[in-house]
Amino acid sequence: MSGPATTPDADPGTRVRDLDEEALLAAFVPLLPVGDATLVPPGDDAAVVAAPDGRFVVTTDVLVEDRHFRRRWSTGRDVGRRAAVQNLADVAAMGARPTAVVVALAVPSDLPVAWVVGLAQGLADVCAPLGVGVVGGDLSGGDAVVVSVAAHGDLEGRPPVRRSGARPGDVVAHAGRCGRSAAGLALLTAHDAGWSGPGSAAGPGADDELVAAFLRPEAPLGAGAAAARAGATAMLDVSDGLLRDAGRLARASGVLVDLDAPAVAFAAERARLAPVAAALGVDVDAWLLTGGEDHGLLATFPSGVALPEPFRAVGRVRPMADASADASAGTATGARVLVAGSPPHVTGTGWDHFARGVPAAGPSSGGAGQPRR
Ligand SMILES: Nc1ncnc2c1ncn2[C@@H]1O[C@H](COP(=O)(O)OP(=O)(O)O)[C@@H](O)[C@H]1O
Ligand SMILES: Cc1ncc(C[n+]2csc(CCOP(=O)(O)OP(=O)(O)O)c2C)c(N)n1
Ligand SMILES: [Mg+2]
Repeated sequence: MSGPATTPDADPGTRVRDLDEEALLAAFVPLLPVGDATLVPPGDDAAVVAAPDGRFVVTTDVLVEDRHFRRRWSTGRDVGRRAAVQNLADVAAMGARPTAVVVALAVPSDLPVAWVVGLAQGLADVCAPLGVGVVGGDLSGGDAVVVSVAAHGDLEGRPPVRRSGARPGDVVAHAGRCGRSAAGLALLTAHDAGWSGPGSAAGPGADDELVAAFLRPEAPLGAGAAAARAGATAMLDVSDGLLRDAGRLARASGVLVDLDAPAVAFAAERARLAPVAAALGVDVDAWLLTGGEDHGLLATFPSGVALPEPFRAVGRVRPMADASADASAGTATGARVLVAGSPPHVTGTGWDHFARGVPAAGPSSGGAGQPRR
């Protein structure tokens, strides 16, 4: 690295405003993984990435400070990991192999340079092992940290797996975590509000594991392509909660999704979360059914197909004709999704950035993290 009188490595107090743009880029761009498909890496006006299939999958998601993360909870590295996972999960959900991401960043001038360097490390933590390149981005000043990622993927000759292909009789399967991120968020929110709860209820350090699941979600990013190879008929990643996202799949496919009861579909996860939910006074099934941001994959497969690891059957696709009058009269997402054959009985329907009046998470609340506005 050349240029700055104070290098970020030498002085952890260095702020973004202490560097010029070139020096800031020089502090973190060398940490970014090149990626297997990268033909022209960062440094030019745009990168060039191979698209062996001749088509490419592209998606973007933005993370906004105090909406998706708080700096008092998350390090830069946590946010980098989360930004990568959230975007690569969308690529995986199309049945594609992720190839490259670009990252646009708005940062306040008093942000420590070390936070930005951490962000690059977090992106690298997730992307490098998958051969995914971080091939470029953009920098701007801003009043809050905003991290906008666009991710690309290769379909390797397969058709994309869309939300619309589920057919009655298909098995509904899930891969990855469920409810943990919501539990971690509820714990952080409760601790912020002065709650000093029984980490004891679930064993020492147990809370840490759940908080980590919120701060650094781990998604089954290779399972999307595996599902496609196995013949998945529809798929999406669960970012806004199982009910809400299953509802999107069901609506796109013109079917009903009938999920097994959480105690059956997510028995181990539920047993893990139940004591923590009880300590916080929340409904554990609300975490499982409406908690978002675990970025598991929800897919449908023709019955009889051997489910690829780590998918587990969690329900059945049924024809719309099976909808009871009760279900048809349900909410936007609820109408399409049953739990053990009946309309779900949990508070909240999953995350919506613009919804109002949904209960807040934490002690004595049934919701899964939706703020009251
Ligand atoms: N600002 C936007 N402009 C165009 N399309 C958008 C915009 N925001 C979201 N979409 C599209 O709407 C669909 C649903 O978005 P979203 O709920 O964010 O999906 P996901 O949960 O997979 O990130 C996606 O196909 C997305 O590309
Ligand atoms: C400070 C904070 N409050 C609340 C949440 C919970 N939360 C924020 S966005 C979201 C849903 C997923 O994000 P979204 O932007 O909808 O992602 P997408 O569905 O587009 O992938 C959840 C559960 C959080 N992550 N951080
Ligand atoms: Mg999105």
